[in-house]
Amino acid sequence: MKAMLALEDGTLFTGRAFGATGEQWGEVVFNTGMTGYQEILTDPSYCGQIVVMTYPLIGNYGINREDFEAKKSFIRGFVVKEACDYPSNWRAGYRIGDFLAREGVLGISGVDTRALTRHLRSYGTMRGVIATGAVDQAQLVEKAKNCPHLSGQKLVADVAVKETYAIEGRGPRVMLIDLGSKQNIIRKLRERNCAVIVVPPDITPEQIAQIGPDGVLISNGPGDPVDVPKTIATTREIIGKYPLFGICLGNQVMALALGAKTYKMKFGHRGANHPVKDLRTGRVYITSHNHGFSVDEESLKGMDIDITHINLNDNTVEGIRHKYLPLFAVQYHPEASPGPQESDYIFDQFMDMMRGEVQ
Ligand SMILES: NC(=O)CC[C@H](N)C(=O)O
Repeated sequence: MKAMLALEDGTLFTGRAFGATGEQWGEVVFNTGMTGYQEILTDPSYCGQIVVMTYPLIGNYGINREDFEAKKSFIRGFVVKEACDYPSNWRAGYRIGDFLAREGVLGISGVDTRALTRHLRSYGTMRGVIATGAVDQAQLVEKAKNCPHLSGQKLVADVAVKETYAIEGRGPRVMLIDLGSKQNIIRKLRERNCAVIVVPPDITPEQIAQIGPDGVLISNGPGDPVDVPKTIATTREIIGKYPLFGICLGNQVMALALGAKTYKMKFGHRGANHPVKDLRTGRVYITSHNHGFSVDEESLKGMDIDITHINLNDNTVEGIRHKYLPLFAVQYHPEASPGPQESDYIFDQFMDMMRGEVQ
């Protein structure tokens, strides 16, 4: 079946449907990972977005039963050059097209993803609509022009837990403020024997005090960070009271709680091959990214905050740390392993911080 992607600036791409059928709108973004499509499809931070993969063959190792980042996919659409129908891997449970159909995600293959990515890179992230079957092109462009922007949508509420739940462990008790957390964050804490108390985004400082965790981790999540004012207000209240660690959206929330600013990037960072430099050690790590917003470096000036990490592609802020309070955060994903486990040390730093060994 034919499928079409229309961008808000009137650009059209045609291809074939390979997942669910129908119509869906979202913000069109590109990801440069050569692998990791299963994690991308199930990362709740992509809620509200249509993802274009730059790597030309997607689905070749299938979908397995172990690597899900969430119980379901929140992605709005998936755009590839070639979708592989015959996966080959000992862990492959099912085909990518079947997975998309089951999850109700529209997939479109046969698209010139290089041209599409170059377009988004030149003109920036845009809204778009995917439709399968016979479509009216002019109408589709109209819909892309009129669909909501990512900012202003309450996407975190769609993906975060509504009720608190706890996972036992004999180590430190970590409260995870869930804005749409990837499962791997929980796995990394459990590997370190942490007890994890997963709480909704609207948790209050009083409720946190009742639970009395050893540390608080603010998770990744979808949308514009300014769209979670309650979590920002709660974070502001607990700064200095508990060791605090933020990942991605959690990093942005932390920066906003401290009084800094965030801004929308032209086309963001999405991929598993971003070089990030730890300014304290001078070491460079290849890291996994998924963000369209960034902490404004200028707005950190004069604050008791050190920039600990930068992205070597564009020098944007990738990590912050308070000069004397137990608080740090990273913009990239230390829980993901785009190869070796080298960003694991970030979780070890959080463990040290909870033990009172602030470096
Ligand atoms: N992975 C994330 O947490 C993404 C954070 C935020 N939604 C952004 O796009 O910048």
